[in-house]
Formats: sequence, C-alpha cells, structure tokens
Amino acid sequence: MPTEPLSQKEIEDRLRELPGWSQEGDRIARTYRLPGHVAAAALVVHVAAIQQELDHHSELTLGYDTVGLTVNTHDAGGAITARDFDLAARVEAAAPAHGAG
Ligand SMILES: C[C@H](O)[C@H](O)[C@H]1CNC2=NC(N)=NC(=O)C2=N1
Repeated sequence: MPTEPLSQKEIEDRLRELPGWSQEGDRIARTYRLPGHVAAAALVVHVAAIQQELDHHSELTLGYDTVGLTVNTHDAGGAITARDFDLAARVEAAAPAHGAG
C-alpha cells in the first residue's frame, strides 16, 4: 500500500465518502457512540484486530460509551495517506454491528 502523502483536495474528496470522519490537523478522526461501555470496549478490540491485519494503527480512545480514533501514517512522516483511509473504511464497515452511531 502506498504511503505517499495525499493532497488536501484528495483528503477532502475521500472524507466526503466517509460521513462522520473529519480532518483534525494532520490526522483523520472519528468518534463513535456505542450503546454502553462494554459495547465500546468490544469495538476497541475489533478495531485492534483490524489494525493488526492492516499493520496500520490509530490512536484509540475508550470513553464511557464512546470510541475515538485519530490516525495518520508514521512511515510518511505523520502525513495523511491512503492507508489511513483504508483503515477508516474498514472500521466504518465494522462499527454498525456493535451498535455504533
Ligand atoms: C513496522 C510496522 O509495519 C510499521 O511501523 C507500521 C505499524 N503501524 C503503523 N501505523 C500507522 N498509523 N502508521 C504507520 O506508518 C505504521 N507502520
């Protein structure tokens, strides 16, 4: 998977395909609200498995009933790359089964 930094236009174009995700500085970010704390923790474990599979890791934050992710690509000097969006898309696909909103 390429790790070339995406242009600001490419980032904005890709974010339009990922409702709920936004750019926060040099990262993309999303917060999911879950039906409760254990459901939120279960999503964290699922995201961790996806991250291991992709070998691409976000900063994951577990709240009372929320899961926050922020991510960029270390191998690209902390730039936003296609790998970040691949991870975001995989998490978007996984989150609804956990009751995430
Ligand atoms: C050695 C290992 O494959 C690399 O360090 C992987 C691990 N997870 C990663 N995660 C993120 N966010 N960016 C990376 O560049 C990255 N690289």
